[in-house]
Amino acid sequence: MVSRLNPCFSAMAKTEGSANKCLDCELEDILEASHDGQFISDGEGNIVMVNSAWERICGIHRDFVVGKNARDMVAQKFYTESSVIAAIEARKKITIMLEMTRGEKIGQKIMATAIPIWGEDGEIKRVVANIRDITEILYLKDLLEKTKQLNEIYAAELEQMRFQQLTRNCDVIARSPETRRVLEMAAQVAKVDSTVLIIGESGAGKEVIANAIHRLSQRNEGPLIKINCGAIPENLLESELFGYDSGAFTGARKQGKPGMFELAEKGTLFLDEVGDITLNLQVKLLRALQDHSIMRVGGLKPVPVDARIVAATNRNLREMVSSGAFREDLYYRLNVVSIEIPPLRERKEDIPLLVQYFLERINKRYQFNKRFSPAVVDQFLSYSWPGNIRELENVIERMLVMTEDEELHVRHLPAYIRNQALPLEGGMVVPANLPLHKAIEQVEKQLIEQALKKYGSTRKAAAALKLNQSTVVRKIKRYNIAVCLEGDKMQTCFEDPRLKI
Ligand SMILES: Nc1ncnc2c1ncn2[C@@H]1O[C@H](COP(=O)(O)OP(=O)(O)OP(=O)(O)O)[C@@H](O)[C@H]1O
Repeated sequence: MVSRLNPCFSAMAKTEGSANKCLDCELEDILEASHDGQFISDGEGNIVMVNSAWERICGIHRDFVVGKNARDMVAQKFYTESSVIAAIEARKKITIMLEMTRGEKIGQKIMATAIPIWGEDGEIKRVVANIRDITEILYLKDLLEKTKQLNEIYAAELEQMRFQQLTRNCDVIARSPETRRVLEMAAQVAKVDSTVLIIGESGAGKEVIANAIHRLSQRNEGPLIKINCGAIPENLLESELFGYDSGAFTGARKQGKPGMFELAEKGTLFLDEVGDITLNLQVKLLRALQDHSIMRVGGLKPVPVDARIVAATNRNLREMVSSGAFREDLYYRLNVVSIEIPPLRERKEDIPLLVQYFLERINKRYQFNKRFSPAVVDQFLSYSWPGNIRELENVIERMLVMTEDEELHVRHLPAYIRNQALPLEGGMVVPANLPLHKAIEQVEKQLIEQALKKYGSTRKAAAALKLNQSTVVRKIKRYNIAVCLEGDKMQTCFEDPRLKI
């Protein structure tokens, strides 16, 4: 071990007292034993000592470096950078990454930390650098990164498979993140018995989600009973929901009749259009939800019921609560978990898959083999579907049934979809099937009309549109925008012959 010690470093020890000598020898041994490379220079960067680990990591023998200046090593392109020189220049501890660019360890990546040691005069006396081979760490980091990426791919595939399983079990098309979120929530809430309120526009798929909740729940062996509360008159709805006992009213069956709550025993009761229930019946519904028991019409004792309640509405129940049309306590009872289904126009990513789904279903039903041209799907994508998925389904069925051709084109679409206007921001619209240059002209015309209306003069309108006034005047003529003065406010008035610009 001693024979490998740096003679210069040992020489340092000889200049001090003998006690110090022992200490220095020990220090040399300690540095030599270090697994990290150690490198010591004076305040100028002249190399005083390196240990065996340094030799191993850099692939350079100590006899070659000791006595050289760290700057020379960089100048002679042994490595890309010197931490020692960086620390001397910055006058502080520096950590850098460098690469061996010469010798047997060429390409080796090294992390080096150099720490200045200060003398009493405030100058740097020594610099101690610690180096570590990080090629392996970088390799492992790279491997970890790749493993992470692979994990993400597997997780996404797993999620996809789980989702496919979910959608297959529930007959739900869910491609958009919005619908996926809805289905995820349905799957989550299906695990427990909480009351669920599904909110969404008509035809958006509330019943489909209620079905999914039932199918994915523990109660799926039990019945799923559906009742449209908006479609049944109040006096009938009560007996439909709660049943009646014998002799409850004239025309009632002798033996009485169980209501939907009882029929849904051990299953799910889906109360569609729950916002249409009258205040009087809301009280009875609330009691049934709170007590888990119902009172049949004409009945004398409560009947315990075990049904999971899923309610749905396309009305704004919160507003109805504010206006007194819906009981607040019932609202909170129903709204333990709410699932909001966005309208189809806000999740258009679902449209192509829904089109495919309905196409296959209807083709199968009628033994057709029809298909849509891609332009038809584009039109479906740009339409706003106020009737949501139900409207889409109906349009597809009508087109398939009413057309003889195997391939359906834009001309087979209903006129209101074919000639739809594309709504733009600021209340502007352009017909969807215009060539682009014509659509641009229409937008320009509408912008000029809006500016004229707003600012009341061609000068101010031109300033707002960042155009010359003469350009605005030219475009007014080109687009035949009629402008007149009403009071002192300029108006665009299309029929008015008094054209003032
Ligand atoms: N995600 C979906 N995947 C496949 N079909 C769907 C989906 N959502 C809705 N549908 C279909 O759209 C039609 C309307 O759906 P649903 O009856 O569930 O709407 P709703 O919101 O309950 O309507 P309403 O408010 O009028 O009762 C149904 O034929 C249903 O099968």
